[in-house]
This record gives sequence, C-alpha cells and structure tokens, in this order.
Amino acid sequence: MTDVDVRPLAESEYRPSFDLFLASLHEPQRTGDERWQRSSTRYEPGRVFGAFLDGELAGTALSMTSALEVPGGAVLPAAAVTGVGVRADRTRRGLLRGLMRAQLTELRERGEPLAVLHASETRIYPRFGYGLGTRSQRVQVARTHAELRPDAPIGGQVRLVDGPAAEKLLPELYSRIAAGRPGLIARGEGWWTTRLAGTVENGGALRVAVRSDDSGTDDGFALWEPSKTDHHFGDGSIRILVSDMHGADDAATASLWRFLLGLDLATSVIAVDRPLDEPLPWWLADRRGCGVDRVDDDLWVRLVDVPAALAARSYGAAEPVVVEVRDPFLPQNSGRYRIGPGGAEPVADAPQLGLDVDVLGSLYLGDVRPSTLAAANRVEVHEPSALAAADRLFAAARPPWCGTQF
Ligand SMILES: CC(=O)SCCNC(=O)CCNC(=O)[C@H](O)C(C)(C)COP(=O)(O)OP(=O)(O)OC[C@H]1O[C@@H](n2cnc3c(N)ncnc32)[C@H](O)[C@@H]1OP(=O)(O)O
Repeated sequence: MTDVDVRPLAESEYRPSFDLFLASLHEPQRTGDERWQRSSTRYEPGRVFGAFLDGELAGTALSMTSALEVPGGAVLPAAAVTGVGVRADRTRRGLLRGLMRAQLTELRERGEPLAVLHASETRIYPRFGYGLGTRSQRVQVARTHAELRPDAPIGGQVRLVDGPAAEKLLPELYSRIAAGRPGLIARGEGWWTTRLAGTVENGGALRVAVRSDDSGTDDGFALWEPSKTDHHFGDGSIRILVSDMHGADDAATASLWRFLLGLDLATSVIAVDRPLDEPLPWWLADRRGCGVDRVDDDLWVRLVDVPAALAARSYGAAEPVVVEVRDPFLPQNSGRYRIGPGGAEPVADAPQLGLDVDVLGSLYLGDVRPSTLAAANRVEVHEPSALAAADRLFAAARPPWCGTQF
C-alpha cells in the first residue's frame, strides 16, 4: 500500500483543503472569496487534517466542535465530522483510512467520546466504526389538501425576518429550544454562518420565518426556498422547499406548518429532514394529503470512547446484559460491558450478546432495537433472554432525530 502521511493542517492550508473537498464532490473547483470567507468559520485549529502523497495534499477531513443529546437528556461533547474528500486521481490508496485513524485518535485524546457525521454514501463509514444512529423523512403536502383540523394546535405568531436578523436570532433560539430528544446536536457559530449564506447568496433565495408564542417569546423557526419551475403561476409551478424547521413544542411546529401551508401561490410544500414521529398527518383534515416519499439515513454515530459514552446515557428497566464490543479500528474500546438500568461498566463476565462497534452506534440513540439487528445477524445472541432485555434497555422515550445538516 502507498505510504500516506497524515497530519493536522496549518491555517494557510485550510483553503486548499476546502477547494479539494469541493472538487471531490464534483463542485466547481474555484471557490469565490465570499464563499470561502463563510466556510472558513468551520475550520477550527487542530481539527483539520490533510493526507499527503509525495508531499502533495491529496485528501482532507475536518471536525467541528459540537455536542449530542443522548437518551436520558445528557449532552456529550461530539465531533461533527465533515469536509471529507480525496482527490479523484488518488482514491482507493488508503487516504481516507489514514485520515479516519488520525482523526479518531486525536478526538479520543481530546476527550470527545462521540463523533457524528452525515454520509455521502452509506457504505463508506461503518468500517471506521460509524453506525446509522438516526433517520429522517421527506414529507410532501399538496396545498389542495393542506387544511388543518379544527383541533390542531393553534395560536402564536409567525413573522418573516431578513438574513442579518436571522444571524442574530437563530443561534440563541435554536440552542434554547433544541432539547429533549436524543440525536439533537449543538450548532456552532461556523455552522450558522454557512447555513444562512443563502439569505444573501443566489439573490437571497433562502427565507426565514420565526414563530413566537402568545406571550411573545420566540419558540420556533423555519428556513425555506421557493422553487419556481414555470413563468406562469399555478399549475404546480411554485413549490416551497423547507430545509430546516425546529419548534420548542408541537404548538410551535404546528404554527410553522400552518404558515407554510398557507403561503399564497404555492402549490405544494416539501420538507426534508423531518422527524419520523412528526404529528403532521394527525393535524391535517385529510391525512392522505401528507405523503412521505422517502426515509433517509440521517446521523451516523461513532462511539469514540465506548465506556464513557455507554455510561453517559440512561437505560430502560430490564435485567442487566453483558455485551461484548469489538472495535478493530480503536482496539482500546474492545471489551465486555455490563449494561443495566443503573448504568454501564466494563466487566470480565461471559458475554450474552456480541456486536461490532458500528452496530453499537446504531443502537446507542435508540433508533433500532437489538432484536432487529440480531435478525440481520449483526448482533450475536449467546443467551436468548438477554436480547429481549437489551430491547428494553436501549429503547429511547422518543425516536431520535437530528435535523441538522453539516
Ligand atoms: C462526512 C463527509 O464529509 S461525507 C463526504 C465524503 N466525500 C465524498 O463522498 C467525496 C467523493 N469521494 C471521495 O473523496 C473518496 O472516494 C472517499 C473519501 C469517499 C474515500 O477515500 P479513499 O481514499 O478512496 O478511501 P480509502 O482508499 O482509504 O478506502 C478505505 C476503505 O473504504 C472503501 N471505500 C472507500 N470509498 C468507498 C465508497 N465510496 N464506497 C464503498 N467503499 C468505499 C475502500 O474500498 C477501502 O476498503 P477496504 O478497507 O476494504 O480496503
């Protein structure tokens, strides 16, 4: 195998790293200065890696400082991994493997027990210990079917805000309301800077609505873009594409849906990254008006420090279970853990269940039951009664959901 040299990049190397990443995604290779200015806020010192072949930068990966809510409500430091790319003429030579090893080793030294990412392709990251941890759905509502039931939550006010106001309001609003569900992550300053770029770029296509409750406290927001496919109005020519929507509670989210579904001239509303348990069909007078046309893999979760991550979440009521975890990529994590309602700890006892660390990443937030993964031969069952107990232990009170792209 080719000798790959991986090291943290210096600040002067961030822009070439960004250009390399964009090129790997088949985006235009020359980044405008304005776009780079905004994106540079995601480049945090010590968190950007480069992979070199013959002294030339050929691959890159970075992580942003973030945090992840886990079952029970604890919020743990989590690295939000992104910006991963290898030059198209240097792929399949181990550059990504070298980058992943350096990054995960550094994150462990940093004391961050978790890493999360969105994957461009689902087959890439399990080999590095990432498991699919949350899913989301894409929802479409035709405006002809958009009437809400009289008993759907009502109240509050929705107002439009411009880009500069959104940059002031949304970071605080999001961090105040995005809690109470496993899978939610912290959004840093750099994340917001790039996320709201669309309010000024492309002629300001991105719109922002903020919802406030009856006492005047802001408690929700939605970002959307109108997509116009025809010069004429009507005939399905204007669709509302909602890319980000969070409410403090169901009343706030229902208000935002009511607002979006009531936009004049639009013929349909399409919302991506929605939680699987959103009550929208139950709010509509005609639930067939709401279609889910796809369920997507959302957040991929990597337990970087297995004992610390296992100990930090809560577990349901059941007999404790001894689980053997295998982690060839970070072997310090390999071992047996007793997991019960009181917590999790390393033990030397005989294992009742066995699994790879990426499978643990899928179970960690409660999105899938151990018995489902046993049916897929991803969990080995040494003692059948332990499987039903593990189902109850790993279950989360609410389905996990992230709802943040990065
Ligand atoms: C979190 C994010 O940023 S997601 C964005 C990821 N970036 C992209 O998708 C951009 C386009 N793709 C690329 O830049 C590259 O193909 C990468 C980064 C996906 C892979 O980089 P490479 O240097 O080719 O990977 P590397 O050679 O280290 O491969 C490691 C292993 O993963 C496998 N692998 C790599 N890419 C893929 C893939 N797309 N699909 C399936 N397997 C893959 C390799 O076959 C290899 O397998 P092995 O362990 O059995 O030998």
